[in-house]
Amino acid sequence: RKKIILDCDPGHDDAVALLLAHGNPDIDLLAVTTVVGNQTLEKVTRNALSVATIAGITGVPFAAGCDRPLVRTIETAPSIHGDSGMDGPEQPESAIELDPRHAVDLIIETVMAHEPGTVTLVPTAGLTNIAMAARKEPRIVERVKEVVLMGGGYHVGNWSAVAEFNIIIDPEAAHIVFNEKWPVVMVGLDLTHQALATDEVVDRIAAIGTKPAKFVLELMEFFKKTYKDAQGFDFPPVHDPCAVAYVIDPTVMTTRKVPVDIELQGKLTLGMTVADFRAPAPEDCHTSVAVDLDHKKFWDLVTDAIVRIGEPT
Ligand SMILES: Nc1ccc([C@@H]2N[C@H](CO)[C@@H](O)[C@H]2O)cc1
Ligand SMILES: [Ca+2]
Repeated sequence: RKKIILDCDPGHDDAVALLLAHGNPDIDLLAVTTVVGNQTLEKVTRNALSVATIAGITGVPFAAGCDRPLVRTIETAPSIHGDSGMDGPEQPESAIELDPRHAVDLIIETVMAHEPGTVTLVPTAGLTNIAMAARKEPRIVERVKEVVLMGGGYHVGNWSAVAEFNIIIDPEAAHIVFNEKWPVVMVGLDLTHQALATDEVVDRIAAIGTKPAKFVLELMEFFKKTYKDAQGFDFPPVHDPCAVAYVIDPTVMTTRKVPVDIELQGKLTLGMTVADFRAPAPEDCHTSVAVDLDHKKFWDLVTDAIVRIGEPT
């Protein structure tokens, strides 16, 4: 099984990523950590515990992390995720206790407790926790198997003309993560904008008929409306589970090795993930970007995971 740590900011699509990680039998979910992003740390952490309650996730430590970016001020995304960060479904009160450790410490301790090269970090939010972990314990960089993150875009932006939300809300953190020598697979908007929750997908999820399935439907209903109003999409792109899907089955998408660096100075380009396709990637290139999604295979994984979760409550 593939061991992962999911660092997230639920978030409608983070919630689906968490369900996929929990429901898929090939994933060993070692820990879930939260970070400020779509909403404040308090809100996204409450949302993560709500998803855990609905999905029946037990025996997995959940820890809260950084409540603001390394340098800049907080920027949340209520226009997409609402005031709670996960508007739409009724939210259950969660009985699950937060792990007392800071997310950065939980990440470090988890990576150091497992064999080198066996733990994959799956950030689906701003990279503040990941950057802090690499600075506090540099040994995790060579020990982590790879970082498979939802973020960036080599030709697409959504929070500016050229920058994606998870990167631009903490570009200094992203610069750290992309420049450490661990393998980074960037599952960016070029890929995730192919992961549309179409009517056919929604019908498949509705047919499952369980409470977790209903929860996902209510998430998608809200997400569809805000994506239509805010970005003019007919169907919402469900970004974050794409990163988890890659860890489960890398053939679910194509990837390309290419040098990527983060713009920190540009007036118009701050937070841009600049991919240099001009020449063949150098041998020691440690970054790659996701290009084409196998839409059917992806949604098969997501619906299968929801079916496997069954009716926990
Ligand atoms: N407009 C918009 C802003 C932020 C997000 C969140 N950031 C990433 C996509 O940019 C995902 O992780 C998602 O949770 C999605 C849409
Ligand atoms: Ca997210």
